[in-house]
Amino acid sequence: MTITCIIPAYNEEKTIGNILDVVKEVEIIDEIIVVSDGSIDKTVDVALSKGVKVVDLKENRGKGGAMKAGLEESEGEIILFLDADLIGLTPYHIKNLIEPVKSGRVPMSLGVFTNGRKTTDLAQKFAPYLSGQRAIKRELLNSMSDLEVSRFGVELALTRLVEKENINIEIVPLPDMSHVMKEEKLGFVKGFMARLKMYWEIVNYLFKNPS
Ligand SMILES: O=c1ccn([C@@H]2O[C@H](COP(=O)(O)OP(=O)(O)O)[C@@H](O)[C@H]2O)c(=O)[nH]1
Ligand SMILES: O=C(O)[C@@H](COP(=O)(O)O)O[C@H]1O[C@H](CO)[C@@H](O)[C@H](O)[C@H]1O
Repeated sequence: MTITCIIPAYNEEKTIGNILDVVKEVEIIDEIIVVSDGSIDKTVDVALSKGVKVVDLKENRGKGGAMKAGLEESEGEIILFLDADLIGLTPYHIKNLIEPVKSGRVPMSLGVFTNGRKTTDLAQKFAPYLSGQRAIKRELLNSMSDLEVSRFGVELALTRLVEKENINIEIVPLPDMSHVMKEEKLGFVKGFMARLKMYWEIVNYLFKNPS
């Protein structure tokens, strides 16, 4: 089965290069797509310099919109989604995320940070279904109608799909991994505002899609 790695990225010039270096080491990945979601920094330049496919959205569509734009440009039968701000990503993590789907055991895997940083470990312990690290069979994504409008609700949209269709998923521990938190990227005040906006987008998705 062919595999595409899609990385939605909004102003991630500091971390995207390192993520791409790691993803490129994994031979079983056939195609790598970075979707710059209206970034105003050097995300696009850095991604292009790594020789991967880049979708350069001129306006911010939110995370779900960026994922959908990547899907539309992709060819893989399995889609691996990774966030662009991961810390400690290795080929080992990536292969472990892909394996349950590639082997045909389940149509979706879900990566959860363990043994990384206390704050990010704790967040994923309480809400593992918000993780941005997943491998998914393409046909499942094709059946979703609300990917592009979900913004940060996208992980809930995927979780809803799992529940609705009674899909088996496999949780994959991602040891020693973390991500750069919003407050670290943007400073405390702007980061906290971005966090509130993210929570609002998640709650908004829930309001519009009561179970
Ligand atoms: O409008 C947005 C917001 C975020 N992202 C990307 O989605 C991923 C997860 O977002 P973020 O890092 O803000 O969330 P966190 O990992 O901090 O929860 C990252 O690769 C972001 O660059 C995006 O493509 N569009
Ligand atoms: O872990 C969390 O609480 C949030 C917020 O992380 P930050 O510490 O604000 O960077 O991150 C997750 O949730 C987002 C919304 O579902 C996902 O898009 C991210 O991929 C995920 O890391």
